Amino acid sequence: MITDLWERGCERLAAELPEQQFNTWIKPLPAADVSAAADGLRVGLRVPNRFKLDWIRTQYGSRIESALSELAGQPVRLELSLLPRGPEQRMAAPAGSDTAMRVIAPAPLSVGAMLDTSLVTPTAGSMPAGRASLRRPVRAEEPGHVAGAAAPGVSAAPARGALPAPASNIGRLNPALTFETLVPGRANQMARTAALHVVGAPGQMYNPLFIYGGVGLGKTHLIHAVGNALIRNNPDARVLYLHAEQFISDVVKNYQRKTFDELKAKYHSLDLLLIDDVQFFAGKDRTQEEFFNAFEALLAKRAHIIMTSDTYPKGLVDIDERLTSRFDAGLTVAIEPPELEMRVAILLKKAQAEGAGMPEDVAFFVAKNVRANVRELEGALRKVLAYARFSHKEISINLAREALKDLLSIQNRQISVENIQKTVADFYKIKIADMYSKKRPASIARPRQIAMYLAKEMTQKSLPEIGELFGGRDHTTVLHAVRKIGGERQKNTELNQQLHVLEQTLKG
Ligand SMILES: Nc1ncnc2c1ncn2[C@@H]1O[C@H](COP(=O)(O)OP(=O)(O)OP(=O)(O)O)[C@@H](O)[C@H]1O
Repeated sequence: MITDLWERGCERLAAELPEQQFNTWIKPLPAADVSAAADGLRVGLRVPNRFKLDWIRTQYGSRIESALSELAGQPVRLELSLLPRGPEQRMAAPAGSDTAMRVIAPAPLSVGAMLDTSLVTPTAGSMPAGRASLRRPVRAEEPGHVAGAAAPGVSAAPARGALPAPASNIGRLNPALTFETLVPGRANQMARTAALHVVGAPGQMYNPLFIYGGVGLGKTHLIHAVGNALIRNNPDARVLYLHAEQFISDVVKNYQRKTFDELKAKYHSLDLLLIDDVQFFAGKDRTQEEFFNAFEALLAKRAHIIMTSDTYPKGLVDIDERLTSRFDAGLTVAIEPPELEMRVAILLKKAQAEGAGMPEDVAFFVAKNVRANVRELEGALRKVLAYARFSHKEISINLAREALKDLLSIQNRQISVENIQKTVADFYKIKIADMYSKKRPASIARPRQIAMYLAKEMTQKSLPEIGELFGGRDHTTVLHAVRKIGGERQKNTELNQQLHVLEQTLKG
């Protein structure tokens, strides 16, 4: 059957690729055209923009071909082409499209209320280099940044003349967070490349740029890097960085003060809006409305918007679909947890920045043991450097082991699939044997799915390995369980709490 070849291929790729990669690159693609050719099958895939096309070709092309060839039992040739863009696609975000490029026609805007994030004059160098001043929760004195004229490629703002004088020195880009200090690697390659594109041609391609990924992976760093680079290229560019919580508190404040017009004028003058952690808009209807207005106004004048979030647009909960579909209308890219080599490179670079020489074997030792994210890696590095300083010892593996012993002892408490099965069976009062059995009543099937989900989340086992440990089940059964429980967890508070208890119990 070649008619469902693409569908089956997607199932296969969903099981093989990391979920984020699949969701970003493969899932949003429209169904492929499959046709017979002289030397096998030809699979035509239409991709919404050039960037995606190049990326899919280089990163996934041969993988897609081999998965499809295997499923079809004959050679498959992948042909990628750009999705033709009809007039309505150019004017509005196609609902449900993950990645379509978009130019928004100036809309009849009712920017009744805007945010109170005063633009302030850049004072690069006067900012403490540390990250602490940018951490959440963001306080009222910590929003965004910078004033001036248009960035290259960005049209002049109508309200520019009406710009109020910088209100006060209330927050700015962190000059330490630049492309130079951001270690490149596979995990951030895509997001970094897209961000560099924005610096090169702001207001043009990939607008909005939506960057998502887990905590401490460098999303904030990257958007500051864009802001800093843009200002370096054009010191007059008006760039605003702010955390979503700051936007929320600004909306509230301006609602009370009724200072909407002033805010609107300020807002319209931006060339680049960098907004962090938009998942914080969840459930805040008024904020969402204001953000929608701001968003439309900025895109209409071709200012660039870059957002970050802990999940991809369609994964955002309690955020109006009219916003999430717009978030998705430019380019959506993920930042993944860094792999070992990148973690080592980050450690070496950060140690060097601290003026400390870290031997490579020590960097490998630390990187192997601290895997969660870059923030934790930085924490581990700080501990090792402080320990060496206070004990007046050379940095060595033994010293690192000693400095990180608390952290290592937690990690050594390995979580096994067997342990998960036992803990979940106890919790839901079923027999451990039911974890491997073929029984299907919901009272058994659901705890089994929960155990599969936890096995995927808390161990390094692959889907097929987990399937094997659950009575020889197929990896697609495990994948289904992982997606189902993961999705429900977002919406079902009771389930989320149960999972939390189970996770805490398993971590000890
Ligand atoms: N590739 C990298 N190279 C150098 N430093 C990095 C890299 N990635 C992250 N960092 C550093 O790790 C720390 C955490 O990064 P950042 O705050 O940007 O993460 P985040 O993804 O925004 O996290 P959160 O979602 O919690 O806000 C920062 O100090 C940042 O400079």
